[in-house]
Amino acid sequence: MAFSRVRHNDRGELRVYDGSDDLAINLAEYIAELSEASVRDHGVFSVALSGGSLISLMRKLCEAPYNMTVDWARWHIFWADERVVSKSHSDSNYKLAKDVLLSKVPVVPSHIHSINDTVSAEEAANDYEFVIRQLVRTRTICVSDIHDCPKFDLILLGMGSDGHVASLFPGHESLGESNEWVTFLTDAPKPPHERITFTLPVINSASNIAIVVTGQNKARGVQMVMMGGSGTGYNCPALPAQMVSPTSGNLMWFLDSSAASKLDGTWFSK
Ligand SMILES: O=C1O[C@H](COP(=O)(O)O)[C@@H](O)[C@H](O)[C@H]1O
Repeated sequence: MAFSRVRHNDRGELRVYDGSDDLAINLAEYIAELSEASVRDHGVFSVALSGGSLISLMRKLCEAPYNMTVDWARWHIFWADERVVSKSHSDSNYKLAKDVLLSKVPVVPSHIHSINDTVSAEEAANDYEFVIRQLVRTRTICVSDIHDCPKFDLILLGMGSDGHVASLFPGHESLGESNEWVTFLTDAPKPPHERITFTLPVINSASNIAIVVTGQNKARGVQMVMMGGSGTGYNCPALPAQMVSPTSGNLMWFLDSSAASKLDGTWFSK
């Protein structure tokens, strides 16, 4: 059996795996299937990565069969969030993805759309939005049917123990940003404090969103998201992860059993 427990509800489809290897195998299969379907449909797979634990959980993509069967040349790679540090810094989400994944598969270097690491957070966010706008104009990235937002084929998110996704933190004013596609922070509660991030309208316009969460320290956050508890924000009652709600796409949660440990058996049988 691919996963030990599954449930569909208004928060999407939730898959719980016994161990990190099981999760990684199934995450690779899910991504490979979406890549194939997107390339068949419009010739490109536009995928936005996050940082953190997600990246090592994508490790199976570098192995057989995916290293050979995935159409890597059609991938266009973006970041849902990035820390404003040099690309060689150990805090860089780009560096993490490059070291663990992108250096091991035949992606086209010009299809790796990393942020400008030589400018301020504000300029980096503006530059990144400009790059994305050009790629929407040429339809390398699809466009939402509902408004003018980019419609990435897949946005991959992790979730912090505080419920943050990308660099959207509980109670932060960036959660309310509805005009920009990419915004910046200089006061992120988790260091490094300077970051850029996709805004919620962009995340929620994606065709597919996967939130990948592992570890006991995330169990309380997962419970709050799934069972509807409110966040710690002073002007925003919901945890950022609860605000991920695709307008017309699909939302999938990949959890390990530790992260799901506060969701009891009855919750899955509802
Ligand atoms: O700071 C960040 O944290 C989140 C969660 O990271 P994790 O290691 O707890 O999984 C990550 O998704 C985000 O991209 C990153 O910038």
